[in-house]
Amino acid sequence: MSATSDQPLLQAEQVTKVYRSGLLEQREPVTALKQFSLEIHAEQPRIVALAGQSGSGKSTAAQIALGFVQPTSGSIRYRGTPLAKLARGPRRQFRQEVQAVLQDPFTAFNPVYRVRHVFDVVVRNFEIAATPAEARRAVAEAIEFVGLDPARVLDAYPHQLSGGERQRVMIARACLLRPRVIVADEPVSMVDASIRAAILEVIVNLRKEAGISFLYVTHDLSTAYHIADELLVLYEGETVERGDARAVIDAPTHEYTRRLIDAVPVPDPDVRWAAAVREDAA
Ligand SMILES: Nc1ncnc2c1ncn2[C@@H]1O[C@H](COP(=O)(O)OP(=O)(O)OP(=O)(O)O)[C@@H](O)[C@H]1O
Repeated sequence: MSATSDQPLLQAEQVTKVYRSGLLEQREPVTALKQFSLEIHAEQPRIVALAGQSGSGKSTAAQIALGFVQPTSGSIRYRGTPLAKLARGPRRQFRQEVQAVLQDPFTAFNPVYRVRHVFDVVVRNFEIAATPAEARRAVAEAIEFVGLDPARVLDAYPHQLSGGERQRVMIARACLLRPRVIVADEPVSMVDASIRAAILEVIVNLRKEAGISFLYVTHDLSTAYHIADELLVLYEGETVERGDARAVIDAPTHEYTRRLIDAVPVPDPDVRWAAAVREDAA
């Protein structure tokens, strides 16, 4: 099928992933993801949360959407073409339009280089700007957008930034590529509550102002409630629930979703969590 503009930007169709052990291992195959489907359309930017407990298959779905892991069956299509069949040009476009922001940003940095290096690599490898001055301006704008000071951040070494600042740098790096989708795998699980709110706000603003969609992987339903448009709940690799994020959390139909909601801590155990969050958000 040829790629046309009315095709979804990114589409997972009945994706199943079975991890088999290597020749020397004697483990049973693990079905990490079962018949997983999802569509993200360029003209309708959305934050899609993928929630579930540890081992439910969230990261596998994210890695498959990024083309890092091959599905056992089913397919991932980018603008209508299966990833495996993308020619060189469209593959490059996919690499630019679909970006990753992962859980532990420290591993994405080379500790020997200043943070500037992360951006230099992007500017060198992709056509970000026509002139070096324009590129510098684009880098500064991206860093300012995530609420950081470009002068300080660019000259710092990765260890001189906090975890939350490193995470925001990685979001700025992704933004510099003008992506249409960012796959964010537990982007706030390693930062404290106040920084978490700031990063989630950046995500919401990027959806609103830059039209970037997010596949937001989380084990934390309260953040999904606050920022997601759509919520998919995974249980043992299966999508047990999907729909409008707030509607799903307010009225879960699956027992597992109810258990996930009950697992979210609330200051007063007599107050139902979803009601508490609603009051919070009002
Ligand atoms: N490379 C791999 N080889 C073998 N099994 C794997 C591999 N990656 C994941 N798995 C298994 O697949 C299942 C789903 O894992 P996955 O990492 O996708 O879940 P998750 O929901 O993201 O979990 P977490 O929140 O702990 O990251 C687990 O049982 C896991 O052990």
